[in-house]
Amino acid sequence: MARIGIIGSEGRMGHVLLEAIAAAGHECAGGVDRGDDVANLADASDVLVDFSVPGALKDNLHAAIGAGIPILIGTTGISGEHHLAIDNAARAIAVLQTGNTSLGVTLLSHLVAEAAARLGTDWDIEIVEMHHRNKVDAPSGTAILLGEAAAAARGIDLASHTESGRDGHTGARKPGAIGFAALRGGTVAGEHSVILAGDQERITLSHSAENRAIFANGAIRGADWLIGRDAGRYTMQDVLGI
Ligand SMILES: NC(=O)C1=CN([C@@H]2O[C@H](COP(=O)(O)OP(=O)(O)OC[C@H]3O[C@@H](n4cnc5c(N)ncnc54)[C@H](OP(=O)(O)O)[C@@H]3O)[C@@H](O)[C@H]2O)C=CC1
Ligand SMILES: O=C(O)C1=N[C@H](C(=O)O)C[C@H](O)C1
Repeated sequence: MARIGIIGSEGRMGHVLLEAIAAAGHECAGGVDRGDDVANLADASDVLVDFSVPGALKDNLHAAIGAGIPILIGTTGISGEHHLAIDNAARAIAVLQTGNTSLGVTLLSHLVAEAAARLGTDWDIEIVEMHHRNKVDAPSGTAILLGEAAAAARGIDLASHTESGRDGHTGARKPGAIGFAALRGGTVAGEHSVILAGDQERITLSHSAENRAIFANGAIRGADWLIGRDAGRYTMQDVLGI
């Protein structure tokens, strides 16, 4: 049984995570939200799970390092600076950062890499996602994760090949670009499609999240796996062995 501390405990994910922790036979060590002391929570926990906001990331890493415990970061909308902070923290503790903790998306990212590697660069890659009306970041962390998988498989840098937010007279699509489109509305838990568009044919690889429990269950599996790990930066692929 692990003592899991929840960062962002009053949020949509925090509530689902709390239920899933009990169902999995673990213990919730407590929760923090805006203005709470994460260092105290870290001292009472075996592992921290963060579904909150990017602005809290550095304090969360600092608290995990201070307590000498691992942390799973599920918060999305994070920047290059945040990734550097994660890399630095991973020298001291085990850190797992992912835009999507679900088993399905972890497998999907493999399928996307496989397709992108096998098909020539004349196959255009477009990533479409839809989420609930309250989501604040775009493209989603999952869309970026899938874009990274495709870019890595093609041996290119994602940032310099991204096309997003097309509007107006955009000109033709750049060869080799990876495109992103984000839709928002209703209560959608998470829909992602990676479209590989060739001449006169298309492949679409998709994942549908029917509820947030899939993220919570994956996060608990990841958090449990992190306990006792050596310092380093890990992914859900490491956890699931796929
Ligand atoms: N990786 C994955 O698989 C998934 C990732 N996510 C990501 O998780 C994050 C949270 O999503 P969701 O639960 O829907 O969002 P919510 O807005 O519902 O919850 C965020 C919570 O974080 C709290 N919070 C704000 N500031 C801080 C702070 N400084 N320290 C600690 N907590 C704080 C908020 O409190 P307050 O309201 O008081 O500001 C709120 O309770 C998002 O980035 C989302 O994209 C979501 C699902 C799956
Ligand atoms: O904010 C959400 O809800 C979700 N966020 C993650 C993302 O940005 O990809 C994961 C999931 O799609 C739900």
